[in-house]
Amino acid sequence: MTTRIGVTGATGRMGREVIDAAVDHDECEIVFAVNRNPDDRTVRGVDVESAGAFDSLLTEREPTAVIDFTGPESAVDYVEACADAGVAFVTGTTGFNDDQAAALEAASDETAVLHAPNFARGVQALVNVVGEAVRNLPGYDVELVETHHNGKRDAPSGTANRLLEEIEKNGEFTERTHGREGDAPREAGEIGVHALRAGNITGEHEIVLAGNDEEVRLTHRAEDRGVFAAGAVDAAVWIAGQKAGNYEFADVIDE
Ligand SMILES: NC(=O)C1=CN([C@@H]2O[C@H](COP(=O)(O)OP(=O)(O)OC[C@H]3O[C@@H](n4cnc5c(N)ncnc54)[C@H](OP(=O)(O)O)[C@@H]3O)[C@@H](O)[C@H]2O)C=CC1
Ligand SMILES: O=C(O)C1=N[C@H](C(=O)O)C[C@H](O)C1
Repeated sequence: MTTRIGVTGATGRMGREVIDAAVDHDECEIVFAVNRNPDDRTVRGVDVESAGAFDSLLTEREPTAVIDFTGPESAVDYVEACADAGVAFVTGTTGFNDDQAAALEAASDETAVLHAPNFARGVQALVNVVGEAVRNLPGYDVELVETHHNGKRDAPSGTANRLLEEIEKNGEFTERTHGREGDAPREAGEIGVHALRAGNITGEHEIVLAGNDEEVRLTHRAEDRGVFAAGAVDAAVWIAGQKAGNYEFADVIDE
């Protein structure tokens, strides 16, 4: 059964990778690709159309799933259109505020929605183990450092926020301290969060747990955006058969 895929953000860093991964996937067919300001008319032989045509493309081309890597504002517009059309929605977009996250949740009442801040399988493994590390090292200082390319809009990364949720669920922490400056001794129970932006670094996340004259460092490093695109396309193939609801990447890779 071929999964019919619509792509948004088609000429963006991730949009191009998604098209690449979908074109090379033997169970996928790209039925449309859109961008707000398509600077290129084609990506890997796929015509890039205007995002203004998105709603009509949902009915004309009948995708089974849309894959979105754009920005929070656009992702909400796209998911609401997909909910109206009953088309599944897979998004890797990060930086949602509470209202935008609520809009994603509301759309999942009408269609299948899968949001993952990181589609690398290695990051899912890191999410699965970081809580165990925190539980095993009570009282250790915890710091998180994420490093990305100099074009990234949001900070800290969506992945960092997801890892912090797991850390906070599994230890006694009081607050997140984003960077430090001036007279800033470490307070008990704080988690230091640091966002580095440099060059064209694809994405790195490191959690440091330190205490008792020792340290444990858990690190994930993505070498290529294709890692994320492959996970997103796998999620689109998986979600095509799902009923309306809110899903996560763990649902895809745990099967
Ligand atoms: N979940 C994951 O595994 C990953 C998630 N991401 C996330 O994906 C998103 C996109 O990243 P990336 O591809 O590097 O970004 P880019 O800026 O390279 O691409 C975003 C694309 O989406 C379009 N777009 C449409 N609406 C918006 C909007 N409201 N804000 C920004 N762009 C918009 C842009 O087109 P135009 O310029 O024509 O407007 C652009 O082509 C980010 O949120 C990032 O954090 C990135 C990598 C992996
Ligand atoms: O903007 C990026 O590039 C990435 N963003 C995601 C995030 O915010 O966690 C995932 C990945 O780290 C790359």
